[in-house]
Amino acid sequence: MPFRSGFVSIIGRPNAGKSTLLNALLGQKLAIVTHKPQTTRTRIHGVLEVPLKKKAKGEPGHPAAQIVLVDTPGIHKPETHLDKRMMQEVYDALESRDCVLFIVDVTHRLPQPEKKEGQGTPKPFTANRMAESAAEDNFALSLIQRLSKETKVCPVLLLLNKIDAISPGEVMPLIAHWSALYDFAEVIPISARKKINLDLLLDKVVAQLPEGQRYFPKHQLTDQPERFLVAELIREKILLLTGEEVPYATAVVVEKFEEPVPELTETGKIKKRPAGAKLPLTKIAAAIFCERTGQKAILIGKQGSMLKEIGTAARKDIESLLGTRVFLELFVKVQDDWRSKQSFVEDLDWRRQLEQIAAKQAAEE
Ligand SMILES: Nc1nc2c(ncn2[C@@H]2O[C@H](COP(=O)(O)OP(=O)(O)OP(=O)(O)O)[C@@H](O)[C@H]2O)c(=O)[nH]1
Repeated sequence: MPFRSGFVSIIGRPNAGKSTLLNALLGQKLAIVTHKPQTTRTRIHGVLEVPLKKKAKGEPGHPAAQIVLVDTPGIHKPETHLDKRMMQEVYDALESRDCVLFIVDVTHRLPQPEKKEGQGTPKPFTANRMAESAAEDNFALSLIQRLSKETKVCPVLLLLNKIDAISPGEVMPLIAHWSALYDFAEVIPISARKKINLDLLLDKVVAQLPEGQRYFPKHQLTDQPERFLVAELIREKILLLTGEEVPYATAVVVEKFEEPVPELTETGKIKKRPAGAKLPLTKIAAAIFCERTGQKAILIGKQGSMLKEIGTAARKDIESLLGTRVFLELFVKVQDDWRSKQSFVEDLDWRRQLEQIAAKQAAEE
């Protein structure tokens, strides 16, 4: 069977579970996930190899494929310049797709919110919250409708996510509700967190892809260099450990990323590390930008306790990402109202930073 390949965008309102789905499909943490909306700020490509599936009883099978998954920031109405930049990421992702996965959070359409482990009976969503969720879903759907009118060829798969948090009887009415709104190529109930129906989802995605060669080498998991994944891991810890407006007013830039230089043998091969020897060390320094001195004080904490907590948690994740020991230095800097400053926001884009690093290296050489 001929090989297939294509770009598949994952879109949906903030907190619908896009990053969780990307990580679950890739089997590795590529995108950061928190319970806070608007966690994802830039587009991330995750590269997934799907092996050939042979025909079997009741199984149509499919050829081997490479799916380039494009995670996007949650679709919401833009207010600040950062918001606009995030929405541009969504439009860009939509333009370069072979198929779109539109993900909705089923728990938001029911009177009961998701029950969190270790918590008592959850409070019902307020009418306001339900209306807000519905408005965001509708806004996302209107983008898709517009796009499909413009190009006429875009298969959209609707993913009803978080079915682990509702009862099976509640799924059918949701399928009926959504199917009446748009002619989706497929409607698939899934749980990204519990990995329910993800195999079925991959079968359906491969069925939509055109024949073609790989876009990325076979073992490349992402197009995003490690230093930017590191910045995201630090930002994730800030999102998890700080409250109120601090997470949203924070940006992380890795300013130093010194990878260990491998020791070479006389013949120029990389020396094997003796058993029990310490792992090599990566040295990283990162700046955490916030908008006000008050936020800086929160990020640093009493006698540096918050910054230490952020650093310790991030270092653990970074060590497992890089497979080395990590020496991590964090600095907090105030940049007044950076979210509204176009040039600052644009400089945060990792592709732009990559260009600047390459230009600096070229000048030094
Ligand atoms: N119960 C349940 N929770 C889920 C599922 N998928 C995601 N979540 C939770 O939903 C929250 C949001 O998940 P994310 O993956 O960060 O959502 P997102 O759509 O990427 O969010 P943004 O980055 O804000 O656009 C997290 O707390 C997840 O753990 C699921 O299948 N079931």
